[in-house]
Amino acid sequence: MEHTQRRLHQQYGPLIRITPNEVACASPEAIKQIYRNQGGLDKTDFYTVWNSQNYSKHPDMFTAISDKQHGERRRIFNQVYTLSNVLKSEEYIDKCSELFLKRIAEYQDGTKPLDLGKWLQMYAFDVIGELYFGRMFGFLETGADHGSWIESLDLLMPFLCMTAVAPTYVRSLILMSALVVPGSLKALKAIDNIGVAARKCVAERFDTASKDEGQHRTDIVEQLHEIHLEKGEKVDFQIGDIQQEAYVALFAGSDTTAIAFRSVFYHLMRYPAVYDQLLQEIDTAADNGQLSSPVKYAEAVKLPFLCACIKEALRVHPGVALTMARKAPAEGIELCGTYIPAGYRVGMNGAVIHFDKSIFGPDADEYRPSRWLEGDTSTMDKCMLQFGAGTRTCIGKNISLAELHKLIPYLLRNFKVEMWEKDKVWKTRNLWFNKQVGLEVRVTARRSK
Ligand code: HEM
Repeated sequence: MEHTQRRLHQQYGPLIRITPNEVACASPEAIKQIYRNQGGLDKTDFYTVWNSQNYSKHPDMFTAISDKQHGERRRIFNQVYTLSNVLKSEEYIDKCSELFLKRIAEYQDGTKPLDLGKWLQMYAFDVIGELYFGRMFGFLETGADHGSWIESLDLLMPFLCMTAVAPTYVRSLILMSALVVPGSLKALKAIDNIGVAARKCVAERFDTASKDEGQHRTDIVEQLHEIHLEKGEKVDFQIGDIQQEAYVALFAGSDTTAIAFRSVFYHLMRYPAVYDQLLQEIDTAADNGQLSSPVKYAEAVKLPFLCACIKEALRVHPGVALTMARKAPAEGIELCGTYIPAGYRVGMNGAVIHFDKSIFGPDADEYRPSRWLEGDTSTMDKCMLQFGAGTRTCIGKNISLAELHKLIPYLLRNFKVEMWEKDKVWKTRNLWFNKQVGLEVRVTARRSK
């Protein structure tokens, strides 16, 4: 999809009509018009299909349509997702990282490939477990798909994405068809599986908290619970709202982060000179006593080439790779000199904007991390949509950024990672989340831990 959209923009210019009532825009200047920092445009009903769980009478942050309502709700718990707050739980991310390394060490005799893509998703899930519920779910411990959650996400994404991009009037037909089409029925069951899991995880968390008399960790569910106790009545933040946050985390917190990890490792393996340069930076820092084991976030962000490799991987392969649609406001909106009347949908796709040569340079199609180290990069930064933009920027980005910056140098310091089949190209499937398959690797120990 993203390849087609890039080609169409090349052929027809920065504005293309992708459905009878939706216009995709590829002009970087339009980012601040569509994704405003204040008074944002409302989302479209593309989003409503992604949460049908009825946890709360309020929508979750991702599916909330009205920007005003979204702002009011997000203010209630935004603080929980700040970087400084996420980093208060850094030691628990480390616990997951240590277990992750221990588990992949089991593959270092080189007799069988390690499905790094799958293990990274299991890692991302267990980090969500630690951060939200004070314990890993057990993906890394068992090396298996706990509760079939990964399988469930893989089943539900095609169904929900197809429903979300379908015209509004066709949706009920798609939903009804699920009763007779076996694949769709499986998808509905998969949605239910994640929905039930979120309720269960929160209930179990409360159960543990009631037994351990205040000795429990202040994980995210605990913090949300405190918000409920302190001002739940005043702002109407109830247990259902906590379950809803847990649901979004299970839904949005593992696939996206794993996609980002896969992109970093895939590109490093395909560009050995970049891999070597990064390794040199990591080893020098470690040899100079500037890297702990596991690596601290504050240490990782002082490694410029590491940060550049991560950013470049998110540029060439953003996790969300469809147009993030918004409603044109009542007064209409002028984009690229064309007036778009109210009622139309307008949006941009990170996987299009990130390849704009006027912003990222003539070699924008290439993976080249050092572009982020050459002079003033503020214009490029403003055109990065990997976490969305404006009032609806990703609430979980600090969780993912902490995972990425911490795990990558820790892993590379300890293991050499190579493609199992040299030059094998990954396969990607763009269903809103642009997930990759085929990241089988050989790992070899670099040093004893
Ligand atoms: C590398 C990892 C991630 C990527 C690439 C990513 C990407 C995005 C993008 C592009 C958006 C904007 C969507 C739009 O405007 O239509 C978004 C929003 C959102 N993401 Fe993420 N995300 C990541 C991780 C997470 C995590 C870990 C969580 C939760 C634990 C999360 C929860 C959300 C929520 C709730 C929203 C809606 C925010 C709002 O409108 O206030 N994401 N994400």
